[in-house]
Amino acid sequence: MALTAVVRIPTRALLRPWARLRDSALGWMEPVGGVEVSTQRFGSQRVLVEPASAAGVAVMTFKNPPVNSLSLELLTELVINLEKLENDKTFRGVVLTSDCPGIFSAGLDLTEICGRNPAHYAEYWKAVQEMWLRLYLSNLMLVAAINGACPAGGCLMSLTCDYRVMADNPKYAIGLNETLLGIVAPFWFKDTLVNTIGHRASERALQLGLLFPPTEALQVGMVDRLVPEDQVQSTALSVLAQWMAIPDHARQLTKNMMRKPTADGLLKKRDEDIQNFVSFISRDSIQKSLQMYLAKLRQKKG
Ligand SMILES: CCCC/C=C/CC(=O)SCCNC(=O)CCNC(=O)[C@H](O)C(C)(C)COP(=O)(O)OP(=O)(O)OC[C@H]1O[C@@H](n2cnc3c(N)ncnc32)[C@H](O)[C@@H]1OP(=O)(O)O
Repeated sequence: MALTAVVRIPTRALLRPWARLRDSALGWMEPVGGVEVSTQRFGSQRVLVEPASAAGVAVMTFKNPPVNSLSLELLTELVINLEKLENDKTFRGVVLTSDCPGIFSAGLDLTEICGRNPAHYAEYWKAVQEMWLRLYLSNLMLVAAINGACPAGGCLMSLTCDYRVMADNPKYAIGLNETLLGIVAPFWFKDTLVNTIGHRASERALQLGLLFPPTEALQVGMVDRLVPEDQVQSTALSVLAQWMAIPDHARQLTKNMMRKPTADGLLKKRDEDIQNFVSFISRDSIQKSLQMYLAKLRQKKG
């Protein structure tokens, strides 16, 4: 694979991110009418992909400052880059990490779900679903190197991975805190958590919107290992090296057997889930809650 090649994305695709997904299936690196995006790395503006020194492993780094919120653009780039890694059979494992100091991801971009119109909410939610489905069902081994705060959608993204290494820094926390924003984690967020930490712990964590500091996250099983901050990525890579010893076909079939029933829950009613999201998020009371939450975040500095 040409890791240093100039990647060209068709201009229309930059204007309409979902066109890029369609284009990706057809071979989106066509040069006609394109613009140059990156000269040094495989990847894109907000998602860098670099091969690790170990063969077959890549590091995918999210770079959407200030907080790696999951904007429509970031979600789109994530899915495209994951698809490229999956199509390139030289890669078997990927470490997911962040370029934003102290933050893995702040979760869904609140500006995408606040003050927009129903068509935008529908488009955005489809992108969130796509991110989850692609990561959750990926044939690749995915290890999250959680090097910072990891609330809500950030936590969901890490829960799609096969293993989570977190920085042992009590300033960081991880969890599905939706109820604190006055919103409800959808059933597939809930299912992903239940599959990781069990029903009782999920019931409590989801109702209270718990954000677990690293030690508690390890105890409850939300993360698999804590290491000093400067060892998060190297530990994730050594975990991948162990997983690489397992024959791919057997591991992949096993992963699919474990996860497909959960993914099918969403696949069977994607459109209904989008409708539910749009009508829920469009309610005045929900929009008010989100606006208040955003205002509080913004006031923190002032
Ligand atoms: C059926 C409905 C289901 C919908 C499901 C939703 C799931 C979600 O993911 S909702 C999003 C939940 N996310 C959060 O609650 C996290 C909120 N953010 C934080 O707690 C903190 O920002 C942080 C711990 C991640 C980082 O703290 P830090 O002190 O370093 O930075 P801040 O000063 O707070 O933020 C900087 C900047 O970024 C803006 N921002 C933060 N989070 C988000 C976000 N999720 N979306 C959009 N923007 C965000 C924040 O307002 C600041 O902006 P300004 O610089 O303009 O003030």
